[in-house]
Parts: sequence; C-alpha cells; structure tokens
Amino acid sequence: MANSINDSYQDFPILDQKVNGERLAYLDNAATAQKPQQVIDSLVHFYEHDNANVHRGVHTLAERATEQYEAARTKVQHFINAKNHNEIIFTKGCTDGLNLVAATYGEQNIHEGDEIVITIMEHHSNLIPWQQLAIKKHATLKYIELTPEGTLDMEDAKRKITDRTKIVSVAHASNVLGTVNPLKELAKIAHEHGAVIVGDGAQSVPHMPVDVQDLDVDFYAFSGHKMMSPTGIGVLYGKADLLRAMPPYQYGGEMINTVHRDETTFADIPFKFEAGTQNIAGAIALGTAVDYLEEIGMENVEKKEQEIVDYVLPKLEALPYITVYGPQDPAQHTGVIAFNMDNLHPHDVATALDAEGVAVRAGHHCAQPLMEALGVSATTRASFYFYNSKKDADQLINAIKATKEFFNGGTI
Ligand SMILES: Cc1ncc(COP(=O)(O)O)c(CN[C@@H]2CONC2=O)c1O
Repeated sequence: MANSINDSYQDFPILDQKVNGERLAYLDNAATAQKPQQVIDSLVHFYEHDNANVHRGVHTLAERATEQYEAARTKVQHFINAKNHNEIIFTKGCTDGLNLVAATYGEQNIHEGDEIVITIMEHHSNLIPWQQLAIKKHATLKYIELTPEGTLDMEDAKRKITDRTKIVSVAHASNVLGTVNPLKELAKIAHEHGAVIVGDGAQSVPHMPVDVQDLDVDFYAFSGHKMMSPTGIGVLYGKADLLRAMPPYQYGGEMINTVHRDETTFADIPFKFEAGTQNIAGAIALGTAVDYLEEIGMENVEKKEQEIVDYVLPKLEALPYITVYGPQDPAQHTGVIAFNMDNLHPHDVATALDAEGVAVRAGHHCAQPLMEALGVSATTRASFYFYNSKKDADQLINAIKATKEFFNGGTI
C-alpha cells in the first residue's frame, strides 16, 4: 500500500496509462471508482484458493469461504458503525437496496393517502421506486426543493414532512451537485412525524465518515463499485427490528428455515434478504476495500477531496464561459462538480476533454427531475476521489481552456 494518501494513485494500475496520447486524468469517480491492486488481488486469491459456496458446505473450502464472507459483513458493520452484523445485507448495489426497501417495507406500510417525501436532487434509483409505489398505492409523492444556492431547502423539508408522511428517502450526498444533506436533522424531523427515513449513501459512504447509529437512519443503501469494489456488490443497512418485521424481498435458497409443500418458514436476518448464491467474491473484495479505506482513514479521504475541490472550484468559476451548479461554498461541495460551458452540449465538452486525456461524465446523471429544476437538459460532471491530485485538476482546467479555444475557432 502506498506510503501516503498523496501517493495512493500508485496502488491503482489502471491510472498509469495514456489516453489519446495524454496522461489519464480519471475524473468520473461518481460513476464508478477505480480498483487498487489490493482489491484486485483479493478477488484473484479467492478464486485461486478459497472459492466455494457459503453457509451450506462442511468441507474446508466452504468453511474458509463462509468465514471470509461473514468477516466482510462484520467489516462493513464497523465501517458504518451499525449496531449488529445482522443489520448488514449484501445486495447487488445501491439501486437493489433501495428497491428492496420500497418492495418490502414500502409495500407493507404505504396505504392510500399516505405521503412519501424525497428531494428533487435524487438519483433515479431513489426516486422511481417511491414514485411507482405511490402510484400503485394511491399515495402522494412529495419533493423537498433546493435553495437558490443548490442546497436542500430545510424550511421546505419542515413543510413537506407531515403526520401523513410514512417514508422519507434522501440522498446523503448528491451525485450531481456535490451537496451533502443534513441527514441527521432530516431523520429527527421524520421520526417526530412517525415516519421512517432511508438514506441513499452511494455518493457519501466512499467519500466521508458515515455513522448510521449517529445519523439514526432506519435504512441506508450504498454500492461497492463506487468505493473501489467490483460491480454487483452493495449493502443495505437496516435497523434489526424493522428488517425482522419486513417480508422477504426474493425467495429461494439460503433464505429459509423449513419448506413444506404448502408453507415455508424464513431464515432470520440478514439471510432472509440474501436469496440464492450471493456475490461471494464481490463481498470479500468489498471487505478488502473497507480495509484499504480504514487504513487511510475516511477523515483523510474527505480532507484530500476537499483540498482538490477548494483548489479547482475557484479556477472553474473564474472562467466566464463556465456555469457551475450546486453550492457556491467549496466546503459544501464534496468531490463532485457539475458545470456547463457556454452553449456547448455537455457531450461535445466531454468528448473534447477526453481528447486531452480527461475522463468526465456528460448527461443527466440519472437525475432528470434535478436537471429540470436546474433549467438544463444535461451537464458535464467532474468527480474526484482521494487518488486524484491537483495535477488532475490542472489538466481538467487546461483541457477546458483548449476546448473553448477549439470551439471558438482558435480565439479565446
Ligand atoms: C446518489 C446515487 N444513488 C444511487 C446510485 C445507484 O447506484 P448503482 O448504480 O450502483 O446501483 C448512484 C450511482 N451513481 C451513478 C452511476 O453512474 N453515474 C452516477 O452518478 C448514485 O450516485
């Protein structure tokens, strides 16, 4: 492992390459993070030495695989400070976890006339499940709006969350604006009205310390691939009493106690929600990613990303042809910056930046209602992680200037 966070890029083999003849500046971490050699080795080692199905075998490899799979669960428990390891459910990713809550807790507890409250900045995977549930149940879906500065309007939140609210579901951090929402305060408001609160942690868990007990969230979902793990593995945290009261999400092997012709009794948590053969290697690799992040320290991850945003945001905002969306205060802006460039389409901008070796994302970022609220159809988005550097930020700024010059016919 690299000696310091500033050398951590050396742990990521994929970053050592040229793109279009230029050094790669990978600034698309909100889409997916790159994988350190330690995580890659963890996957390979499992398949080379320990691969077996878990929980049901009595042979040595099955025991070893089970031990590593459950050790990964315990690592995640401590990483987000959950009270019990059985409150950690392995999923396919954040989308899977949010759909699980909507399809079980939501299906069981939402009735006609009830209200579900989300925010206008939600990713589609924390919007559509609630929208479709509200339609199905003849319930009402309400949106907490933004302030002009691109932060959550908490006065609007206090108006929108009422005694008819049964579920509040909110991104802990926006994958577009970089805004970090006051989840702990929102949880308090939700609980005062007898509602449960779901946290979407996809853009927060990889980038900042998260303590689900301190937040007092009832559910919290996130993805492994955005925190350097393989795709296809994620986590849903849930308070044990709520999870036990919910029906299963899917049916099959592993999630049962006894099965008879006409009835089945189900396993306790977390296995009730882990039907079938799980992504065993992915979970173990997620545990390795947690080890890697714990070694660095999430406070240091957050601090490094803040340093990069503090450095690059003023440079971006100083360009007269750039419009930045989200909080003006760099301290409010986690490592995600969405911007537009004059009247250029974001896809043209991202393509031009790619020609300079800079990888960013262009589009609506699975947040089309947010784009409507911002009055745009799409944006270009640069998203950083702790292995990025000011050198990457400079390469972004220089590539933006070169793009402007190119589309201006050589004059800037
Ligand atoms: C805030 C947020 N919620 C939910 C999701 C869904 O996660 P999965 O796709 O892993 O289930 C994402 C993914 N971020 C997307 C992925 O691509 N670009 C993004 O910004 C996200 O950023």
